[in-house]
Amino acid sequence: MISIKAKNIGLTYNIRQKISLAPNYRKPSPTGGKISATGRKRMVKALEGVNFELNSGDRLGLIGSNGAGKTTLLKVLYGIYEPSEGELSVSGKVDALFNINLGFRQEATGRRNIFLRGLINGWSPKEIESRMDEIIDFSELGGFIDLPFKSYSQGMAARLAFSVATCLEPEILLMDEWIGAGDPAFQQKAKDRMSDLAEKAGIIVLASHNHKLLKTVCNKVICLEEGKVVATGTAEELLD
Ligand SMILES: Nc1ncnc2c1ncn2[C@@H]1O[C@H](COP(=O)(O)OP(=O)(O)OP(=O)(O)O)[C@@H](O)[C@H]1O
Repeated sequence: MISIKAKNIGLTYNIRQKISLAPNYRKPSPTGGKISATGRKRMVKALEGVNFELNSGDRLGLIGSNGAGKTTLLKVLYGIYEPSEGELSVSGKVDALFNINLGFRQEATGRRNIFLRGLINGWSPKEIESRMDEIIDFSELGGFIDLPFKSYSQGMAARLAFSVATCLEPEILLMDEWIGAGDPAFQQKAKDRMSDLAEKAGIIVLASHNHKLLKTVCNKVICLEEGKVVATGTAEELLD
Protein backbone atom coordinates (compact mmCIF):
# COMPACT_ATOMS: atom_id res chain seq x y z
CA MET A 1 0.00 0.00 0.00
CA ILE A 2 1.44 3.36 -1.06
CA SER A 3 1.03 6.02 1.60
CA ILE A 4 2.57 8.95 3.45
CA LYS A 5 1.63 9.64 7.06
CA ALA A 6 3.01 12.74 8.75
CA LYS A 7 2.20 13.23 12.43
CA ASN A 8 3.25 16.48 14.05
CA ILE A 9 6.35 16.80 11.90
CA GLY A 10 8.80 19.50 12.90
CA LEU A 11 12.18 20.46 11.51
CA THR A 12 14.68 22.93 12.92
CA TYR A 13 17.79 23.99 11.04
CA ASN A 14 20.78 24.75 13.26
CA ILE A 15 22.90 27.46 11.77
CA ARG A 16 26.56 27.94 12.54
CA GLN A 17 27.79 31.46 12.10
CA LYS A 18 30.63 33.63 13.27
CA ILE A 19 29.94 35.93 16.21
CA SER A 20 28.31 39.07 14.97
CA LEU A 21 28.36 42.36 16.88
CA ALA A 22 25.41 43.68 14.93
CA PRO A 23 22.20 44.01 16.99
CA ASN A 24 19.48 41.51 16.14
CA TYR A 25 17.20 42.79 13.42
CA ARG A 26 13.76 42.72 14.96
CA LYS A 27 11.40 43.69 12.17
CA PRO A 28 9.00 40.80 11.42
CA SER A 29 9.38 39.19 8.02
CA PRO A 30 6.60 37.91 5.77
CA THR A 31 8.99 35.20 4.58
CA GLY A 32 10.76 32.28 6.21
CA GLY A 33 10.40 30.15 9.32
CA LYS A 34 10.89 31.32 12.92
CA ILE A 35 14.40 32.43 13.89
CA SER A 36 15.54 31.80 17.47
CA ALA A 37 18.85 31.87 19.30
CA THR A 38 20.48 30.26 22.32
CA GLY A 39 23.90 31.61 23.13
CA ARG A 40 25.83 31.74 19.90
CA LYS A 41 23.58 29.24 18.17
CA ARG A 42 20.96 30.37 15.69
CA MET A 43 18.04 28.16 14.73
CA VAL A 44 15.34 28.39 12.09
CA LYS A 45 12.17 26.44 12.76
CA ALA A 46 11.21 25.56 9.20
CA LEU A 47 8.38 23.09 10.00
CA GLU A 48 6.16 22.83 13.05
CA GLY A 49 3.31 20.43 13.86
CA VAL A 50 2.69 19.36 10.26
CA ASN A 51 0.00 16.68 9.96
CA PHE A 52 -1.37 15.01 6.85
CA GLU A 53 -2.07 11.64 5.33
CA LEU A 54 -1.86 10.73 1.64
CA ASN A 55 -2.92 7.53 -0.07
CA SER A 56 -2.75 6.04 -3.56
CA GLY A 57 -3.96 8.49 -6.20
CA ASP A 58 -3.46 11.62 -4.09
CA ARG A 59 -1.79 14.60 -5.73
CA LEU A 60 -0.90 17.13 -3.04
CA GLY A 61 0.03 20.73 -3.82
CA LEU A 62 2.12 22.70 -1.32
CA ILE A 63 1.64 26.45 -1.36
CA GLY A 64 2.91 29.30 0.80
CA SER A 65 5.12 32.36 0.56
CA ASN A 66 8.90 32.25 0.14
CA GLY A 67 10.51 30.38 3.00
CA ALA A 68 7.20 28.93 4.25
CA GLY A 69 8.72 25.43 4.39
CA LYS A 70 7.59 23.75 1.15
CA THR A 71 11.00 22.54 -0.03
CA THR A 72 11.97 21.55 3.50
CA LEU A 73 8.86 19.38 3.73
CA LEU A 74 9.72 17.70 0.40
CA LYS A 75 13.25 17.04 1.64
CA VAL A 76 11.93 15.51 4.83
CA LEU A 77 9.60 13.27 2.81
CA TYR A 78 12.52 12.22 0.59
CA GLY A 79 14.62 11.38 3.65
CA ILE A 80 17.29 14.05 3.10
CA TYR A 81 16.48 15.41 6.57
CA GLU A 82 15.21 13.50 9.58
CA PRO A 83 12.33 15.33 11.20
CA SER A 84 13.41 16.93 14.48
CA GLU A 85 9.97 16.14 15.90
CA GLY A 86 7.02 13.92 15.10
CA GLU A 87 6.57 10.69 13.21
CA LEU A 88 6.82 10.13 9.50
CA SER A 89 5.97 6.95 7.65
CA VAL A 90 6.50 6.72 3.88
CA SER A 91 5.54 3.47 2.11
CA GLY A 92 6.47 3.24 -1.56
CA LYS A 93 9.36 3.82 -3.94
CA VAL A 94 10.14 7.54 -3.91
CA ASP A 95 11.75 9.70 -6.58
CA ALA A 96 12.27 13.42 -6.39
CA LEU A 97 12.80 16.29 -8.79
CA PHE A 98 14.04 19.20 -6.69
CA ASN A 99 16.72 20.65 -8.83
CA ILE A 100 16.90 19.78 -12.50
CA ASN A 101 20.65 19.34 -12.48
CA LEU A 102 20.78 17.32 -9.27
CA GLY A 103 21.92 13.75 -9.82
CA PHE A 104 23.03 14.30 -13.43
CA ARG A 105 26.66 14.09 -14.51
CA GLN A 106 27.58 17.11 -16.56
CA GLU A 107 30.17 15.28 -18.71
CA ALA A 108 28.04 12.21 -19.43
CA THR A 109 25.59 12.07 -22.33
CA GLY A 110 21.85 12.21 -21.79
CA ARG A 111 21.65 8.49 -22.58
CA ARG A 112 24.35 7.61 -20.02
CA ASN A 113 22.64 9.81 -17.45
CA ILE A 114 19.37 7.95 -17.95
CA PHE A 115 21.22 4.74 -17.25
CA LEU A 116 22.93 6.07 -14.12
CA ARG A 117 19.74 7.61 -12.78
CA GLY A 118 17.93 4.30 -13.31
CA LEU A 119 20.60 2.42 -11.36
CA ILE A 120 20.35 4.92 -8.49
CA ASN A 121 16.60 4.30 -8.42
CA GLY A 122 17.18 0.58 -8.05
CA TRP A 123 16.38 -0.53 -11.62
CA SER A 124 18.38 -3.36 -13.18
CA PRO A 125 20.44 -2.57 -16.34
CA LYS A 126 18.04 -4.77 -18.31
CA GLU A 127 14.99 -2.88 -17.06
CA ILE A 128 16.60 0.46 -17.88
CA GLU A 129 17.55 -0.66 -21.40
CA SER A 130 14.00 -1.87 -22.00
CA ARG A 131 12.63 1.62 -21.12
CA MET A 132 15.45 3.61 -22.75
CA ASP A 133 13.68 4.35 -26.07
CA GLU A 134 10.47 5.34 -24.33
CA ILE A 135 12.35 7.77 -22.08
CA ILE A 136 14.24 9.30 -25.00
CA ASP A 137 11.06 9.58 -27.09
CA PHE A 138 9.19 11.30 -24.27
CA SER A 139 12.00 13.83 -23.81
CA GLU A 140 11.99 14.64 -27.56
CA LEU A 141 15.71 15.41 -27.32
CA GLY A 142 16.52 13.61 -30.58
CA GLY A 143 20.23 13.63 -31.42
CA PHE A 144 21.03 15.65 -28.28
CA ILE A 145 20.58 12.51 -26.20
CA ASP A 146 24.09 11.47 -27.25
CA LEU A 147 25.64 14.83 -26.40
CA PRO A 148 26.92 15.68 -22.88
CA PHE A 149 24.37 16.90 -20.35
CA LYS A 150 26.37 20.12 -19.92
CA SER A 151 25.43 21.12 -23.46
CA TYR A 152 21.69 21.16 -22.65
CA SER A 153 19.62 24.28 -22.09
CA GLN A 154 17.63 24.52 -18.83
CA GLY A 155 14.46 23.40 -20.62
CA MET A 156 16.23 20.47 -22.29
CA ALA A 157 17.66 19.39 -18.93
CA ALA A 158 14.15 19.65 -17.45
CA ARG A 159 12.80 17.45 -20.24
CA LEU A 160 15.40 14.77 -19.54
CA ALA A 161 14.97 14.94 -15.75
CA PHE A 162 11.20 14.71 -15.99
CA SER A 163 11.25 11.90 -18.56
CA VAL A 164 13.60 9.72 -16.51
CA ALA A 165 11.81 10.36 -13.23
CA THR A 166 8.36 9.61 -14.60
CA CYS A 167 9.06 6.85 -17.16
CA LEU A 168 10.61 4.82 -14.36
CA GLU A 169 7.24 5.10 -12.63
CA PRO A 170 8.01 5.97 -9.05
CA GLU A 171 5.25 5.14 -6.61
CA ILE A 172 5.75 8.50 -4.93
CA LEU A 173 6.99 11.51 -6.88
CA LEU A 174 8.13 14.68 -5.06
CA MET A 175 8.59 17.81 -7.12
CA ASP A 176 9.65 21.36 -6.49
CA GLU A 177 8.71 24.24 -8.76
CA TRP A 178 10.86 23.36 -11.75
CA ILE A 179 8.41 22.22 -14.37
CA GLY A 180 8.08 25.78 -15.67
CA ALA A 181 11.48 25.28 -17.30
CA GLY A 182 9.93 23.27 -20.13
CA ASP A 183 8.19 25.02 -23.05
CA PRO A 184 4.35 25.10 -23.12
CA ALA A 185 4.08 21.98 -25.33
CA PHE A 186 6.25 19.96 -22.96
CA GLN A 187 4.48 21.34 -19.90
CA GLN A 188 1.18 20.02 -21.27
CA LYS A 189 2.76 16.61 -21.89
CA ALA A 190 4.22 16.67 -18.40
CA LYS A 191 0.83 17.46 -16.83
CA ASP A 192 -0.80 14.57 -18.72
CA ARG A 193 1.99 12.27 -17.59
CA MET A 194 1.51 13.32 -13.97
CA SER A 195 -2.23 12.62 -14.15
CA ASP A 196 -1.40 9.18 -15.59
CA LEU A 197 1.06 8.52 -12.79
CA ALA A 198 -1.44 9.47 -10.11
CA GLU A 199 -4.09 7.29 -11.76
CA LYS A 200 -1.69 4.37 -11.60
CA ALA A 201 -2.15 4.60 -7.83
CA GLY A 202 0.88 6.75 -7.14
CA ILE A 203 1.27 9.80 -4.93
CA ILE A 204 2.52 13.16 -6.16
CA VAL A 205 3.60 16.04 -3.94
CA LEU A 206 4.24 19.25 -5.86
CA ALA A 207 5.45 22.50 -4.29
CA SER A 208 4.71 25.50 -6.46
CA HIS A 209 3.71 29.15 -6.64
CA ASN A 210 1.94 28.46 -9.94
CA HIS A 211 -1.72 28.07 -9.01
CA LYS A 212 -2.73 27.24 -12.57
CA LEU A 213 -0.32 24.31 -12.63
CA LEU A 214 -1.42 23.17 -9.17
CA LYS A 215 -5.08 23.28 -10.19
CA THR A 216 -4.50 20.99 -13.15
CA VAL A 217 -2.30 18.54 -11.27
CA CYS A 218 -3.48 18.41 -7.64
CA ASN A 219 -6.60 17.22 -5.88
CA LYS A 220 -5.48 18.33 -2.39
CA VAL A 221 -3.65 21.45 -1.26
CA ILE A 222 -1.84 22.41 1.93
CA CYS A 223 -0.94 26.01 2.64
CA LEU A 224 2.13 26.57 4.84
CA GLU A 225 3.01 29.71 6.74
CA GLU A 226 6.15 29.95 8.89
CA GLY A 227 6.37 26.17 8.70
CA LYS A 228 2.84 25.55 9.97
CA VAL A 229 -0.16 24.25 8.06
CA VAL A 230 -2.61 27.16 8.00
CA ALA A 231 -5.13 25.70 5.55
CA THR A 232 -5.95 22.34 3.98
CA GLY A 233 -8.51 21.70 1.28
CA THR A 234 -9.20 20.86 -2.33
CA ALA A 235 -7.45 22.74 -5.12
CA GLU A 236 -10.73 24.62 -5.88
CA GLU A 237 -11.17 25.67 -2.25
CA LEU A 238 -7.66 26.99 -1.69
CA LEU A 239 -6.55 28.25 -5.08
CA ASP A 240 -9.47 30.40 -6.20
N1 LIG B 1 19.95 24.61 4.61
C1 LIG B 1 19.30 25.49 5.37
N2 LIG B 1 19.87 25.96 6.49
C2 LIG B 1 19.22 26.82 7.30
N3 LIG B 1 17.98 27.28 7.06
C3 LIG B 1 17.36 26.85 5.95
C4 LIG B 1 17.99 25.93 5.05
N4 LIG B 1 17.12 25.68 4.05
C5 LIG B 1 16.01 26.40 4.31
N5 LIG B 1 16.15 27.10 5.45
C6 LIG B 1 15.14 27.97 6.09
O1 LIG B 1 13.96 27.21 6.27
C7 LIG B 1 12.81 27.98 6.00
C8 LIG B 1 11.98 27.25 4.96
O2 LIG B 1 12.70 27.24 3.71
P1 LIG B 1 12.18 26.42 2.43
O3 LIG B 1 13.26 26.39 1.43
O4 LIG B 1 11.62 25.14 2.88
O5 LIG B 1 10.98 27.37 1.95
P2 LIG B 1 10.06 27.32 0.63
O6 LIG B 1 8.65 27.38 1.11
O7 LIG B 1 10.44 26.18 -0.22
O8 LIG B 1 10.45 28.69 -0.05
P3 LIG B 1 10.48 29.18 -1.60
O9 LIG B 1 9.06 29.36 -2.03
O10 LIG B 1 11.19 30.48 -1.48
O11 LIG B 1 11.24 28.16 -2.38
C9 LIG B 1 13.30 29.37 5.59
O12 LIG B 1 13.20 30.25 6.71
C10 LIG B 1 14.76 29.17 5.22
O13 LIG B 1 15.50 30.31 5.59
